Amino acid sequence: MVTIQETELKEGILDAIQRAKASSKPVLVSEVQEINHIEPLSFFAAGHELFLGERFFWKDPSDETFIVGLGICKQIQSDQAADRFFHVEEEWNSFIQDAIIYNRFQLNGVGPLMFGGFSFDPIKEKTKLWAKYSDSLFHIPRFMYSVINGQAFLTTNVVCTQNDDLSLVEIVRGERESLFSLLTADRYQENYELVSEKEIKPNEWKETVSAITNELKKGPLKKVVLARETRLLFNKFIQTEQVLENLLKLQRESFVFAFESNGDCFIGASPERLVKKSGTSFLTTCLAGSIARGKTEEEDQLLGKTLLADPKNLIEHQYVVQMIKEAMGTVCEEVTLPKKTQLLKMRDIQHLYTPVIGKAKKDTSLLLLVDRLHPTPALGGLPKEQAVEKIREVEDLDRGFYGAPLGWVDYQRNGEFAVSIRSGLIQGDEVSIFAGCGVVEDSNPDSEYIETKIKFRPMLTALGGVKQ
Ligand SMILES: C=C(O[C@H]1C=CC=C(C(=O)O)[C@@H]1O)C(=O)O
Ligand SMILES: [Mg+2]
Repeated sequence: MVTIQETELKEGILDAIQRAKASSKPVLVSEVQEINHIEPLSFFAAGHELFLGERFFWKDPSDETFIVGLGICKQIQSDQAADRFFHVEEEWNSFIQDAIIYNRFQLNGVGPLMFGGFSFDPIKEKTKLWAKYSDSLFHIPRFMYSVINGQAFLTTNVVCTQNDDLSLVEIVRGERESLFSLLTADRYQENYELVSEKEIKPNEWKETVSAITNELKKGPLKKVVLARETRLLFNKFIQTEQVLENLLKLQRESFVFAFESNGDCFIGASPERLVKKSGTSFLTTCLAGSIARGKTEEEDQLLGKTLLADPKNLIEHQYVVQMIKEAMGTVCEEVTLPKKTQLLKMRDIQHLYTPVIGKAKKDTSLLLLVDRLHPTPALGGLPKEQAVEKIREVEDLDRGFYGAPLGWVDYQRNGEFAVSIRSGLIQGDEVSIFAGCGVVEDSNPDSEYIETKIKFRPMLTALGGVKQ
């Protein structure tokens, strides 16, 4: 049973309507309550009937933070390329500046929060694949369920305008009651099957990899990440809940996310943190260089050792470390990273891994660091600008939100962004999945092709396309 006590909502809405009348501007009321624990996926699924197409789901690798949003009380979106991170931040700051917030809990990830992300490259020509996602797109949910270190909270957000009246209170309460009454409903069944799987121009892709390796030998480019797409067709519409359940079960060490927009759903399980901000602490990750998992413990360890000593993968990784260290240096007083490269093992793949922490300077922000970092050479290349231009020119793919920052910022300006790899775009009974790899001078097109095949596996398995 979920019990929600009588709340401050009414008082807040009354106040906000008055303020909206005085300023002729909408005013946000946000109220946080501690509630009994609900399974995050059940909350997401309960929103199927009332909020389909307006939901998001987020889990971090340590299971410290689950955030599920239902409904949209405000959207921040733009297709403008110039200063896009700055503009989103400005709009967010101005929106929450006048908000009326009832929150007794000093925790990140509760209270008003925007969830969303950015496209990989807003200058690249958009195809109809990503027509449902603006280049910058964030949702402030109506209802948000957060589990922070095991403690559960419900945030209710209401935007009041000068034309609203107190009937809004009953509308919101009614919605909340309906939502909670759906929590126990049967949610879904596994009843769809993969009908066809089409890799998009694999041979042309290998040729591009080969052409790029030749170009890298001449300089000044050192690394370019090239990605490709596989398009899947199913016999029925995909149930996002089912895919999420599989990702949560199979990719425990990853960020697991889903972000619905206008009927499509961008979903995935990424092992890669772009950046987390908590107070003055910044945490980011260098993740690049890959090898398969072994079938036995022995083989797995051997593969790990091979990866840690492989010159091609170490260079691929080192470019990322070099760039991230530099970017962190511009916004942090101190930057700390381990001397030795580590291994990060996921279910289907293992990577070279270097975590980087820093103490934020004053006058900096999460989105400022996102701007400095994106794309790191794990998704773009080195040097950054030239690599992105090269990708724009040679890659036969609209990456959309793939490989880009996806995450959240709360009203205290804390938050976290993942790099949205190992992901796919669900469109009814069709899904596009994406995978890329870091091409350096010594890359071999066939090996890179196999690496992308491995990187498709997490999504393919979660979609039921690979038998476990
Ligand atoms: C671009 C992807 O992975 C990046 C992250 C880790 C390892 C990578 C690599 O070894 O090539 C890639 O840079 C992807 O999964 O689509
Ligand atoms: Mg690689």
